[in-house]
Amino acid sequence: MEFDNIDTIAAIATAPGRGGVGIVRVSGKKSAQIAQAVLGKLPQPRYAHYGNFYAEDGSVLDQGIALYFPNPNSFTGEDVLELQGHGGPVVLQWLLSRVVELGARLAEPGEFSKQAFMNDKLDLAQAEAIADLIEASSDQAAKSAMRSLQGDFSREVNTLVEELTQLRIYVEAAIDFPEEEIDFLSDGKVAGQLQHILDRLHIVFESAKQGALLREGMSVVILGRPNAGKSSLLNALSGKESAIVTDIAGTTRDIVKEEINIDGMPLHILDTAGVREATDQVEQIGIERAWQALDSADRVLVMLQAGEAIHEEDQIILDKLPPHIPVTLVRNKIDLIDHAPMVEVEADTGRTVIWLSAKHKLGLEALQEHLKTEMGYAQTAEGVFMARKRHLDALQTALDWTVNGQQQLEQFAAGELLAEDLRLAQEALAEITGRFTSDDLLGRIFTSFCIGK
Ligand SMILES: Nc1nc2c(c(=O)[nH]1)N(C=O)[C@@H](CNc1ccc(C(=O)N[C@@H](CCC(=O)O)C(=O)O)cc1)CN2
Ligand SMILES: Nc1nc2c(ncn2[C@@H]2O[C@H](COP(=O)(O)OP(=O)(O)OP(=O)(O)O)[C@@H](O)[C@H]2O)c(=O)[nH]1
Ligand SMILES: [K+]
Repeated sequence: MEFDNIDTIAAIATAPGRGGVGIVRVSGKKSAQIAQAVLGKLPQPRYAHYGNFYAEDGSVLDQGIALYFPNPNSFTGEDVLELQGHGGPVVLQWLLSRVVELGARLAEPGEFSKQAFMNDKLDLAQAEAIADLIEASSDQAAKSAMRSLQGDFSREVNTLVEELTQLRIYVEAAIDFPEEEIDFLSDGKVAGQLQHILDRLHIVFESAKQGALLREGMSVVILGRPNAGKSSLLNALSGKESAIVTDIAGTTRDIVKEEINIDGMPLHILDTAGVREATDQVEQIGIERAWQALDSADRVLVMLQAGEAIHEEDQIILDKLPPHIPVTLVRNKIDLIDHAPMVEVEADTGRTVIWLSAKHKLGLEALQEHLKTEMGYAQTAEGVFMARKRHLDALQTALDWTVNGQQQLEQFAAGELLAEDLRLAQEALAEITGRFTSDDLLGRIFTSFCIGK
């Protein structure tokens, strides 16, 4: 059944700026009458119609191609009109104002996709995959978003929901026949099926974790005392001269950010002001910010000089690191002591030490390889589907309830409690595809989309 939206929505669907062609998209009940007014006729459904786009006074706003998709066979499931005009901001604004004048209202971000979700054209994971496909910054990320958009992730989730449901029905049947319950539960079928579901959940979780990594990436902060070579490392990794490098201690005053990707995994690098007892107020604020940057980082790289003992200032930095943040030590300037690039693990602390030269770009691959490994990035983009933290949380909840259910079965042969755990696992999974969801969640998801999507 069509989800009834009384409004007709409109937006420029193409990117802001100038382009060969620009599209104004309209969705809703007034699409046909708007087409009539703008084109002077209703185009044959799903056929390209070339002609004038008319203003109210009969003057020509643009010449372009129009497409009309009557419901339910459209992207949103509603009547959709596309005006494909010349891709300039002024022309597109004219076309948008024209359809608004004819009764459409401006669409909110993500509203077309939300409408498609409401009309069951897409499930929630697929709608999110559209946004992720648009956001993708690497081949791997785009490919995995495409897989999710085509429904690979949703199919896995739906299969799991189906299997959980079947198992729950089986267990509930056992409960209804108390004299047979114990036999029912102990015949090995339930335990076997539970294990099968758990194995499958683990596989899906791992794949989703890789997908989420492709989306969110890893964030590292480079910390160290002045002149350690932090800015040089940022520049070497990004291949750009983003941060100023000088031999003057205290060059970097504020945080400099760069984003690169390592085999498809986005790496957000933050170069910070060298940490020392600063008397200069600007530098002090910069150092404060350096520490704050750690709050949202996945890892910190502490830069030390190769071939030198740990200075008092280095030790102060190491001591001040918050306990939750993983640390990698970087021994920079190996060229000065004729040392080869190397990776070692400190016997006493278990910390990895990477010996490199930022200036001469030696040992950078080893650092990248290390970061990838620490983040658990597998890089076999094969079969990975795009996922978000929200999906990982849901999968984790489903895993927890299923494990709980397994314990109920093994330790207490408690059929009723097992059935309840299976139901909760199923509900958690259903949040991924949006079969079970709140308006609040929908709002949060779709408003993060771009306008016109
Ligand atoms: N011009 C244009 N290009 C576009 C889009 C668009 O909206 N307009 N899209 C927007 O994101 C994407 C394509 N997505 C689309 C998805 C479904 C339908 C559609 O008409 N679906 C109907 C008919 C299906 C069929 O004939 O097989 C349906 O689902 O019933 C159209 C576009 C990318 N390219
Ligand atoms: N020989 C050698 N010099 C390096 C290397 N890396 C950086 N340097 C030099 O060390 C000096 C300081 O480098 P920066 O990258 O500005 O150091 P920083 O840690 O960002 O310094 P602040 O901004 O002051 O905190 C510059 O003269 C660099 O050229 C290296 O691998 N070998
Ligand atoms: K410097």
